[in-house]
Amino acid sequence: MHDHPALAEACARARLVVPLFVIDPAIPARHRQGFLAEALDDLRSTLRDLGGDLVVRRGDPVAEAVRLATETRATAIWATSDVSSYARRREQRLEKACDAQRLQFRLFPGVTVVPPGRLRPFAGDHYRVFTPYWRVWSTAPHRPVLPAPSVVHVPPGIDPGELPGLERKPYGNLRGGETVARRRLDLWLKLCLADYDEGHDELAEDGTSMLSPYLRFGCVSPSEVAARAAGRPGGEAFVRQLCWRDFYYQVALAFPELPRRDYRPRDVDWNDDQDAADAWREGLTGVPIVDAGMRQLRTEGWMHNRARMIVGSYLTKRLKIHWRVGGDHFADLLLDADIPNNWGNWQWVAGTGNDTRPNRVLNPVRQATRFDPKGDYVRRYVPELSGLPASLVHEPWKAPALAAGYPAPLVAVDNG
Ligand SMILES: Cc1cc2nc3c(=O)[nH]c(=O)nc-3n(C[C@H](O)[C@H](O)[C@H](O)COP(=O)(O)OP(=O)(O)OC[C@H]3O[C@@H](n4cnc5c(N)ncnc54)[C@H](O)[C@@H]3O)c2cc1C
Repeated sequence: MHDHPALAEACARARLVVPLFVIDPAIPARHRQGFLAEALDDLRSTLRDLGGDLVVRRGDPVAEAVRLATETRATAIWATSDVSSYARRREQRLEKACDAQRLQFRLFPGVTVVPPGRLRPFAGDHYRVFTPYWRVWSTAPHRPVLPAPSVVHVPPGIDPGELPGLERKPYGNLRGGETVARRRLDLWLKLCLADYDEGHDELAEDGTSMLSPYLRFGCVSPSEVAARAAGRPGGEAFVRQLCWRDFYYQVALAFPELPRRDYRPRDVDWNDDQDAADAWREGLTGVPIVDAGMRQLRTEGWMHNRARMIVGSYLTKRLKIHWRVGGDHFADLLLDADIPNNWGNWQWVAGTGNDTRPNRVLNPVRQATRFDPKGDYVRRYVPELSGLPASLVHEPWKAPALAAGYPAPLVAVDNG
């Protein structure tokens, strides 16, 4: 509702507006089903409070949108533009269908702070390296943040359609929806942002915003988050992370094969070891910091960024398992999984993407000692190790008698 350019403009320009969400069976919600259902439920009640409604349909979004437009005698379809190859094909099909029906079609920005493709280097269609992108991004004009509409008039007699079921197995601690998202944003800015620069890499602390699933589903606008954080203590470091998000969107727009093909081709002899891949997915590699991250993902649908880097580096650089195996697993379980950020980060970690140091390998023991110095993060997710002191919890192979039931490492990990 807040800072939604397509909706804001529609409400300002048209007497009647039909807010529509199409549940597309071609995009499996996977573990995100419940979060999406909560977000839609919240959106519908907010719209109803303003006199409107959320119309929900199931099927091909193009066919459903055009059918509803015909039914309601709409004159235009306005939507928010996205970058994945699927989204872009959908937009092209919608534009064609609108032409055929003599409906006006317009796309609006909103999924990123700066529209993907707006900033270009002198040579090339997109930025390949983050730092120059950050430099131009932070001085580029950002569009103004828009208020939520104060009233929404929907034509009478439309079947609102059924929301997806809210019944679901408990999955993680985050509830979906704009109301929860805005409360989280307010609290985060007030209580935590100032410590972000210092604490965001500490694995055992809640030192990051956990706004990623809300950004993923459009429950908060990245422009609003950036505008409200800018200029406050801790704001610059945090806004820089939002710029990473924009960065990968412009990479995905320019390189639609990001989920499938090396961005920077590298001759890696990938290992097809299914058992090792399973052990990684299950959090049973015998490397505590890796297993803690993988178990956090499985139980919470979210993982700390530092842990994502460690488990990603371990999978691709030590087990030599293809980044697609990791990305698929994340795409299945993460509440925040989206195409640009998931695949862009996986390729970064694997050295096939935008990292300027593609050969870097993170040592999991060194990372653990640095970012989980007391071992609290490991103990939280790996109960088999709860009795180990900080000096041993990251290297239980040094005291096997104290780590009963915990596997030996799949591959040797030294502390060097
Ligand atoms: C292998 C791997 C896979 C990842 N997959 C995803 C994914 O599918 N979806 C996703 O949103 N993020 C992904 N990330 C990036 C990052 O881990 C998450 O965005 C972050 O952990 C979300 O937590 P937060 O909201 O508390 O972040 P905060 O630290 O509070 O940062 C604020 C926001 O900045 C953005 N951000 C932060 N770090 C990054 C980053 N490295 N790249 C892009 N945007 C970033 C996110 O939108 C985040 O919500 C991945 C990282 C790695 C290493």
